[in-house]
Amino acid sequence: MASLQQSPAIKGAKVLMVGAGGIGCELLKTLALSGFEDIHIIDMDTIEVSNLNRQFLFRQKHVGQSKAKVARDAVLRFRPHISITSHHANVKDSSFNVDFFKQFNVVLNGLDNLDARRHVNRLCLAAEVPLVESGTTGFLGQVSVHVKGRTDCYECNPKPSPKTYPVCTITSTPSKFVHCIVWAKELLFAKLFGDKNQDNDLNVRSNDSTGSSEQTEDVFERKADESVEHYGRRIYDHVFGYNIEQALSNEETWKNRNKPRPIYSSDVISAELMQQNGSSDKAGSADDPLSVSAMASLGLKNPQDLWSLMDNSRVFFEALKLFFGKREKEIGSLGFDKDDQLAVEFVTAAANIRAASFGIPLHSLFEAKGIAGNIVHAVATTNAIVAGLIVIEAIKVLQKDFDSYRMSYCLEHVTQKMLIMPVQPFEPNKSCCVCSETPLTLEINTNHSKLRDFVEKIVKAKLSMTSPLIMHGSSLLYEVGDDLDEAMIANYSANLEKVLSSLPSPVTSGTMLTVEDLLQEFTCNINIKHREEFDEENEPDGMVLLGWTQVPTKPKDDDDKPHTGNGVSTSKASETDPAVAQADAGVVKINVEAIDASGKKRKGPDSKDISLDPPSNVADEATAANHKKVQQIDEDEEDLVVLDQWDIDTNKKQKLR
Ligand SMILES: Nc1ncnc2c1ncn2[C@@H]1O[C@H](COP(=O)(O)OP(=O)(O)OP(=O)(O)O)[C@@H](O)[C@H]1O
Ligand SMILES: [Zn+2]
Repeated sequence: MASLQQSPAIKGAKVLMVGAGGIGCELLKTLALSGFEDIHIIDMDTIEVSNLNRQFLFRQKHVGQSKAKVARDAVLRFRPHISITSHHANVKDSSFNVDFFKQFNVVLNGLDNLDARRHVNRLCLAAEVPLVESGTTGFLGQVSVHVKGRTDCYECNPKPSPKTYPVCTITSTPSKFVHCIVWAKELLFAKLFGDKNQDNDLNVRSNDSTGSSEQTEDVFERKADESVEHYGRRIYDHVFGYNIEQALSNEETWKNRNKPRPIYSSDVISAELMQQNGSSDKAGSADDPLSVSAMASLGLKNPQDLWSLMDNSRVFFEALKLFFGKREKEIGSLGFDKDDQLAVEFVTAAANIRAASFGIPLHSLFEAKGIAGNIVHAVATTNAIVAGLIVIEAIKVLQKDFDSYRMSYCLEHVTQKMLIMPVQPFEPNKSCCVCSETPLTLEINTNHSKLRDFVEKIVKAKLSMTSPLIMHGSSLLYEVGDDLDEAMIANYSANLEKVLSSLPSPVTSGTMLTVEDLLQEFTCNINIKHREEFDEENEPDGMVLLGWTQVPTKPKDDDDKPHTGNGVSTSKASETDPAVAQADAGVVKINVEAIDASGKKRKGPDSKDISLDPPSNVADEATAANHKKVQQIDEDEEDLVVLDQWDIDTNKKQKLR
């Protein structure tokens, strides 16, 4: 270590660290102890109590303060002579432009989301600064090196997108608790407390009331003089009773499945008990909405307890009452948040009642929260190992030791006695639209889709552009920026609402659009190909971007099996997270058996004979890197240590250029 610390390549290096969370804290400490003397840190967050168990540079007294600044101060206490500059800011801010990036010798990411990772990747490419990328989830971790022209860029290989379930599994045939959670969170919770105009696949009509006009009424509309108790009972009976009866009437569906049982509130909870349900003064104050709790109101203490159907029903009614009583102002704009106690309680209760109906085992609030919030608990040791690997790669980059660059996976496989597996970096993907100039193709109905759909679903959601500019030849169709005058803003807003073929410069089959992000210095050409129809279930965006490095949607073989898709959509309910976790984590699924089968044993960090193909998915994002996301590994895949598909059949060796 002593000799390393003296190395001019290290002493003289100027490094940028992005993210001062779980990996970042370990990384900053390791950089400082390894002899780095000029470090910049960017992090946009402030410290939360939940960070303290693993982000060891932070203490209770720092809660609420900038992570970047506190991390800096903590390390300067034991390395006072070095220079650490903190930036409490979003790395996507325009001040962190290409010129800013150019001052660094290497950039090190300790991020937790795909969007920011892509952004940094593009700036590193534009500034020609090497990037060391990382991610962890639980015991799994990954570090990769990206050097323009020598290795792949961060976006050369597909990233897994959040898992989605077919809508029919969520709305009609759940078979796992996670299906009930997705239903409770994305359909019921969203319908009751979220934006009323959002698409929702819940059946909100009832035809068992009086006249035909009732059939068109939305059951979820609360009548002017209706008490919350009455409203709650109506909703309960509709979603757990009536809708289940409706589903049962379709005999075909249940031929090979266990039939669900309708549950009505009067069967579970008496009118008398309903009256006594909860004591609102114990529920917490409306001044602190996130602390309001139905459990407190009902005297339920242990979040690890398994509630009975009656308890779940009591929590359901009490939570509904508290939302309308203490948090009424938020209704209409609420989204599920794992840190919102009342939301977690409501979703747990609703998911459990639905699970009871379908004969699925019930879960405690603690477990339900983990599933709903995609929580895989962070392992501090994994973060420390990954931070060490980042520094090792950074040093090789600074010493221009190209042949030694390694992409490393941190694995947990006791029987194989493997902890860290290095593989050679991958070559640049010649058809990567980020680091090569290969155009993409977009299949889209140019007579139906509006420019707004293109901007939201492609430019922002897929290409992760922050400040896009869209051109057709020399005609500017859309642009974002602070320096636009009113006429331009009005013009672009009008364009957004036009279908592509009706734009001032019509976009039709054969058109080549140029999409550019000035901040990222990233330009992409997109060939437009008109297509009349799209499959609602498999192509929910109503458009398909070809050539984009995203994991393709797996064929649907079983309603019960989660499969990857192209993201959340109105026709697919996204799994609340299992997949995101992996994505956020930036970790890859590895088939350890496959390594042995090919006779390639790991010899150590210098081993050059491990030659697996690039994982088709260096996961990342969703990322929540350091602590979180539920990872679902099928029981029959116990031997796989993975985070995503890695095509082990194609065992070609990837070489550095
Ligand atoms: N666009 C961004 N700009 C700057 N910092 C970012 C950006 N996106 C993410 N980060 C930072 O990356 C860090 C990732 O750390 P980590 O995964 O440990 O997350 P966390 O928020 O600290 O923990 P958790 O989500 O588990 O509570 C966070 O501190 C976060 O603020
Ligand atoms: Zn690339």
